[in-house]
Amino acid sequence: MFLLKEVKYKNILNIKSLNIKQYKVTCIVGESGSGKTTLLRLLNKLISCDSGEIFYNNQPLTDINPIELRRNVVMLPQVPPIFKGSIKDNLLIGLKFSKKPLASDNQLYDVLKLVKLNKKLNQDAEKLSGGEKQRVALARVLLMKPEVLLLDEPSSALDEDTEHMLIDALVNYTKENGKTLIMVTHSKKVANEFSDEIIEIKEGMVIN
Ligand SMILES: Nc1ncnc2c1ncn2[C@@H]1O[C@H](COP(=O)(O)OP(=O)(O)OP(=O)(O)O)[C@@H](O)[C@H]1O
Repeated sequence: MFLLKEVKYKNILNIKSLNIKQYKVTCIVGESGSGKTTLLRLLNKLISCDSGEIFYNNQPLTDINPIELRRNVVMLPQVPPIFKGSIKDNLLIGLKFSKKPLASDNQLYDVLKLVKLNKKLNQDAEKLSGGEKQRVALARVLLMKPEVLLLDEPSSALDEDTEHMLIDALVNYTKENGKTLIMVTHSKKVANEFSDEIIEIKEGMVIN
């Protein structure tokens, strides 16, 4: 689905060749500062490589309009934004921005269930804990129903049990709905248990 050839970005990433497969769960692991987030940002065209080529479904990213790409490839940043207002406002904002049909309250509760968040839609989103905000933001991304989910440490603020439940649910969602999940994780345990493929990055290079 994504193919990278001789990709260089500043002195941060230097990837000779990388193939990220469709319908699979791929975990990106590596030390802090090794370039994991930078790789996700390249895939979403938030930044462009200085040399080399990246293909999405055999099409060079340089030929794809970034707005169009981000309808299909959605990234959840490490510290996702939470906006003033209720959980419902925060869930719907992505759909509103991208002019997609809004979801019903029942659908919103379903997605909250998926991300293991037992809260009412009218609750103030800004009063949630860090881990709860992270899951509201994840639910917002899931509602967009993208083909590819790029998640940057989606469970970094969660305890181990909640993390396990959440990743398990995400992986099931990915498989059942024919999605592709590409996820940065600090947890070797999560990577080993849930991924089909593991990309290990060290000092900007893929080492496995
Ligand atoms: N726009 C930028 N300009 C210059 N340096 C940058 C830029 N973005 C990131 N870096 C640097 O590139 C390196 C890789 O950053 P990146 O955020 O990709 O690492 P990471 O592996 O995701 O780290 P972490 O696990 O701590 O989130 C770091 O040394 C960072 O300081």
